Amino acid sequence: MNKLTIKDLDVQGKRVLMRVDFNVPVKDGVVGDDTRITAALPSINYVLENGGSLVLMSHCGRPKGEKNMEFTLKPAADRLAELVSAKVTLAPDVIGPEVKALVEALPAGEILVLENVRFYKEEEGKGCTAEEQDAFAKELASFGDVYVSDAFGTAHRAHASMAVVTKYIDQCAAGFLLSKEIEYLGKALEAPVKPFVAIIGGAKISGKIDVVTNFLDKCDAILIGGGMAYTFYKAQGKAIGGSLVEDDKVELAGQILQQAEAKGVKLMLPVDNMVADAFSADANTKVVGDSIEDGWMALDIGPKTIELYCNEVASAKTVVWNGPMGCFEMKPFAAGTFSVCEAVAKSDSISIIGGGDSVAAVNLSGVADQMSHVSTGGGASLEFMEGKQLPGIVALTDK
Ligand SMILES: Nc1ncnc2c1ncn2[C@@H]1O[C@H](COP(=O)(O)OP(=O)(O)O)[C@@H](O)[C@H]1O
Ligand SMILES: O=C(OP(=O)(O)O)[C@H](O)COP(=O)(O)O
Repeated sequence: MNKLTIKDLDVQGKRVLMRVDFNVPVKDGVVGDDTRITAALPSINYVLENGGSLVLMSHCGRPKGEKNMEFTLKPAADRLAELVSAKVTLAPDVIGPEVKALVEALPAGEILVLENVRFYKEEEGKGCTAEEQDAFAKELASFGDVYVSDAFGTAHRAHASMAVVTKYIDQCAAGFLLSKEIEYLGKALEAPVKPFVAIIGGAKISGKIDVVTNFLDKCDAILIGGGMAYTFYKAQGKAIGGSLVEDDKVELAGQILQQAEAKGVKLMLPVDNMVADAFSADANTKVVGDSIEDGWMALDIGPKTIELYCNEVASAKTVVWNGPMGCFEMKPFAAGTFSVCEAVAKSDSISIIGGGDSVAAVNLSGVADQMSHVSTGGGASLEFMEGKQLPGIVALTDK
């Protein structure tokens, strides 16, 4: 990588403004899976051990520019405090005089975590002018002498704390995690060993459906599961009941199906589904085929699909997996995700898993150590593997 890295910086006596991705699953105010926090520890500890202080920035969830405390970074800051020996303080806000005072009083060896940067619409730059976004980024930049990004999971977002703040700080470097991810993903996808199977699921349809198009030219098979599947069903004219769908992606899904056929790529959709009459672990459930009646929603792939997908994975030599096969957080809808997870672990393939929730699922299933690479980025790793330039990397200082 031709970008400055954290090792190129002299952090002694400096305030390091570091963007991390602490967008972690939280339940009842407690972090469920701390992979993204532990993954940033090498960079965090490096700064502290080398005489710097740290101002950490992250988002959590999608609060859409509102200060909604449902999305506070407190659980992440609390978990970080358990993982480092340094004092960790959570600022009451992202910017403003109170935060500025905390930053200025921050001694070397301590960490200040700013509140969720997405509490401000300027972070994503939606619903504000470019000037307003610049002013927000400039204020963030004033909190650091140097900037480090270790937020690989957010590197595909051209947001203020990722790609605008960098205009106002001279030295902007990649942290250890960001550097490691780029190196691994770059090497693995340079010439993937075939058969190359991609498994795409989850709920972020608009963020991930484009990658399916790109994988048509690279993969031998693409297995679609999770909430992604029903936009494809709709494109095929199938009934989807109350299942997740993004209506403005139905047309694209239809085009992808046609392209897959023309290119001879095996694009597989669930042949059966676990459906529920409510989005709840206590809902009534049943297994149905590929048509979902009104009053029911598909929350997991069904047993026949599990078998088909696991067989496909068993013969793969490279597997890229992003997005769970169902709502694995609820026990009745976890079988698809965990079965596919075990199949990937057992397979004799180079396996790359990405995405906050997918990684949480892999950790829960206890087979994380059998995967070749567990990436902290879902959308980011997909876009990187597509060959796209990630704004959060482009913005860093050239060497
Ligand atoms: N059939 C489904 N309907 C609704 N949500 C689903 C379905 N399958 C999976 N999900 C949800 O998708 C979420 C993860 O999606 P996403 O953010 O795209 O994945 P990742 O974080 O791995 O990138 C999980 O919280 C899971 O509950
Ligand atoms: O969790 C993330 O992405 P992922 O679910 O694709 O891994 C990142 O924190 C980016 O979050 P965003 O997709 O709300 O911009």
